[in-house]
Amino acid sequence: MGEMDHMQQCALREAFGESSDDGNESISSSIKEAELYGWETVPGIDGLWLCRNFLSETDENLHLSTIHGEGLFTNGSHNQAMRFGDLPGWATNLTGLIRKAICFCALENKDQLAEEFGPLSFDLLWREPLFDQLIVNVYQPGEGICAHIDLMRFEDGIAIVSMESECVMHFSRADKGSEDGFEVRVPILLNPGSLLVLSGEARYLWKHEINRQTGFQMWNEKEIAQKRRTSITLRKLCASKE
Ligand SMILES: O=C(O)CCC(=O)C(=O)O
Ligand SMILES: [Fe+2]
Repeated sequence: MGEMDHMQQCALREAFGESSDDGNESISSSIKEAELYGWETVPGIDGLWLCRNFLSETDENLHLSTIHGEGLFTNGSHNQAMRFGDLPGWATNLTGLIRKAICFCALENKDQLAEEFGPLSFDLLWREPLFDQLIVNVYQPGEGICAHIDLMRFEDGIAIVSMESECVMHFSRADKGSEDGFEVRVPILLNPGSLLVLSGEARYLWKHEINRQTGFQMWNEKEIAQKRRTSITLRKLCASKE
């Protein structure tokens, strides 16, 4: 079975459970569902994929009440919580939803070239576990995160789920300085309920940054009204060498 056929089988299994007798009907209804996710790529940044309709408002609210009600932020910090290894049940469910959304994207793009068909390669998408580290960040208005590349102790394939306030995340190349006085900065609007997936160049060659100081959160020439923003970042630690 080719990689694409395998992806398709996996997507169907994610969507309909183990047995799905009427293959053709399932495929066409899966493709319809796939379109609902609204996946986008970003021209010029390989490996960056954005799914605008990842969490419904109801699901977003459920996640927020779990996160803020779970006592995640008890170890002295009220704005960042980290978990390694076995993730809480809600995060394992979220991982399942991410896999499903990526499978649907692959299904929708099934007629395209292998490297274009989805946010994660087959190997990354089907590693086990997909993620074993979780960070929940809570940003008050004005707070953001400096330009960075995620640490090399994490594998390729990183997911960021955005909730509450929308914000602009900027991507800039890490390997090209601004000697010529010209730094490429690509703005991406992260709407609440969206899922951003980074792999390859987007993960290793581009820095990402959220600057929520006055004047930096511009979209369509208007400044975004800021509220609290909560994000969930999911990653996989590299296997230790010992
Ligand atoms: O909060 C976000 O959207 C990004 C978080 C991030 O980049 C990180 O934790 O490395
Ligand atoms: Fe990051």
